[in-house]
Amino acid sequence: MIVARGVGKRFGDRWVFRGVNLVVPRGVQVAVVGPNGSGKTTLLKILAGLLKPDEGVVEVGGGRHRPGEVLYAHQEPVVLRGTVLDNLSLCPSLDWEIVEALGLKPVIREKAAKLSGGYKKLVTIARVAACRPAVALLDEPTAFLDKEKRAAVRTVIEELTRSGSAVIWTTHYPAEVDSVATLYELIDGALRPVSLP
Ligand SMILES: Nc1ncnc2c1ncn2[C@@H]1O[C@H](COP(=O)(O)OP(=O)(O)OP(=O)(O)O)[C@@H](O)[C@H]1O
Repeated sequence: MIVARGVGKRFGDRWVFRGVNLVVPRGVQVAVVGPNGSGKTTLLKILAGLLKPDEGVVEVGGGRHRPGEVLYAHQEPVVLRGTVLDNLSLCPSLDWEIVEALGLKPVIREKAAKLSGGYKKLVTIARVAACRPAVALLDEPTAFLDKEKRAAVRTVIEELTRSGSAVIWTTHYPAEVDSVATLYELIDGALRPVSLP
């Protein structure tokens, strides 16, 4: 479970958002939409513990972050040195079903730096999803990907949620979000729930 209470962030004297409240128990999926620059990445980084909020608090499992409990996948494809397998070796126990579902098995021995942008993005997601963390934060996980890979990523998000992770992900496309997710919009400095059509 991850909880944000009254979270706000400003850069200089400009608040990006204020008063963000969010409760995401394990086994629940939240999707956040919002225009460019509305603060989606900033919010995920605060939830991940990578940025400090200027007001409010984030709690994980009722306390502070424990290492590996909350994992964050960057919006930009980011790979580490070595092979795809090397990139995944930080997981205490690697879930091969997730690696396979993301289509990474055929390239597992290849140098990650030499992959296409889309495959690098899949590695970025796999580094989080294949570890099956208590809380998975995925920043625009369907960006950079073709239709088939976007569907694979959504299947993985559903599988992670079903198996008990709390999953929060961002997208620019509400149509991508299916009915099992709770949808929020981050806009004009506030996070608001949105009803799915
Ligand atoms: N390190 C920083 N210093 C100053 N301003 C920043 C910093 N990081 C983000 N911002 C500003 O905060 C606002 C929110 O940025 P953020 O990247 O969180 O938005 P976003 O909703 O993820 O955007 P996009 O959909 O384009 O990815 C923007 O106005 C951005 O310029």
